[in-house]
Amino acid sequence: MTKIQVKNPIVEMDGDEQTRIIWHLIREKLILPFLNVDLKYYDLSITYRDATDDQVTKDSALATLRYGVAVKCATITPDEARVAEFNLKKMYKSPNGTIRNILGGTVFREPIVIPTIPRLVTKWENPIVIGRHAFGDQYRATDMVVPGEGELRLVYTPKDPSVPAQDVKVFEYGPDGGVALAMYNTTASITGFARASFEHALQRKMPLYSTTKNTILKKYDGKFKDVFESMYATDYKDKFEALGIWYEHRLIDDMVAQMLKSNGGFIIAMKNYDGDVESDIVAQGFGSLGLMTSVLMTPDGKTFESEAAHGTVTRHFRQHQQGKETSTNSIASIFAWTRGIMQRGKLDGTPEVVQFAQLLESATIDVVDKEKIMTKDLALLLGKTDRSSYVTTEEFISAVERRLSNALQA
Ligand SMILES: NC(=O)C1=CN([C@@H]2O[C@H](COP(=O)(O)OP(=O)(O)OC[C@H]3O[C@@H](n4cnc5c(N)ncnc54)[C@H](OP(=O)(O)O)[C@@H]3O)[C@@H](O)[C@H]2O)C=CC1
Ligand SMILES: O=C(O)CCC(=O)C(=O)O
Ligand SMILES: [Mn+2]
Repeated sequence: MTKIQVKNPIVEMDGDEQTRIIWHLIREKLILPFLNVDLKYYDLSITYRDATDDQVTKDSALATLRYGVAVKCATITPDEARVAEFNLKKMYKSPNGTIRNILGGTVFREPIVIPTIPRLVTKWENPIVIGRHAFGDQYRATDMVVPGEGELRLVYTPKDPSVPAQDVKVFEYGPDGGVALAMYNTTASITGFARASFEHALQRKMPLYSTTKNTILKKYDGKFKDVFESMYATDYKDKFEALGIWYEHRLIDDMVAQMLKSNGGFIIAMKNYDGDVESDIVAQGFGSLGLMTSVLMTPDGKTFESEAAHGTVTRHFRQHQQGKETSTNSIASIFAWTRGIMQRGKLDGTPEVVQFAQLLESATIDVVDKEKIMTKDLALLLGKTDRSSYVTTEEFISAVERRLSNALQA
């Protein structure tokens, strides 16, 4: 079989644990036998990040800005236990936070709906897309432990001397101290987030909600609400009405309750942390964390990074380390590759590359939907627990490989 030529490079960010095993299987069995592609490889495993003092993470983000398309495997974000486990030089920040802060943009997360797999939330007939702001807030915050009595202040020192300085008292600590946090966002990033969300809603022809807690964080969250509202009024109201879709702001707690009792079929633009939490809830509600795509897009359309929404699936990796078989769902990781390949094909004007990615996606879905070959998480949704109802991590990818090869030869 002649391989399909991919015109320009794709940045590949490798990762950790169970997802690293899956990632390599996908690359070797489902991608490289069929595509001639120049992969600019960055090893974001925790050990290599440590060896390079995390420089490899920044380099991979800069390469993404240069080449426009990246595919990322899930990575460990270290805590105290990981520092001890890998004997790390320091407790590095989240590589996702570092990369997203360099790229900017919005992360859109959408469940992969497989017709014969029942949803946990049975009313969800149509996809719910989470548009997650990918810059700042908790992911770039500065936090501290306050050891004892004293005062906490928030200070802004303007560069322009004609702008008034701000110095506000936050809290007076008692003798037992406590904790504190300062986080930030920028007008440019919030505006880009709003623009990307409205454009995505137009493209998908889906109504858009934005969520904040502006009744509590009147200035911080109020800024998000105001930016969305004024942009809607000036640039999007007419276009939305022409398509019969709408935009509304909702308080986050109201929105999550509404979401649960809805039939789906809308986009919710959420702040960074809200989108992190809610995208896992939506993924699980639609069936499995292994069934959620995640793509980061910048408002100018020039930068694109795709990944799975879930983490490195440590609990399954521990089983693998003990020599036991695993049954980890690789669908979201396969879609991380396909969505990146599709974007590359679109940017390069190579429809055969886009078509390959589409074929790989349908081969993956059909293995579950038509052949009833699936991993344990999906078998459980069908109420099946016996060992014969699911396959191993490796067997699932082999089944996709067989179906893809057949489809390409047809
Ligand atoms: N984008 C990224 O790079 C992310 C990285 N992380 C990192 O990943 C590591 C592990 O985090 P953790 O909190 O365990 O979260 P994970 O998302 O990795 O896993 C949590 C649980 O969800 C289920 N699950 C997740 N993905 C799959 C899948 N593909 N197939 C089947 N089941 C799945 C498993 O449940 P069960 O055990 O019940 O089968 C699993 O134990 C941490 O070090 C964290 O820092 C976390 C989130 C995102
Ligand atoms: O980067 C991390 O540590 C967590 C990322 C995460 O949970 C996500 O991308 O959903
Ligand atoms: Mn998450």
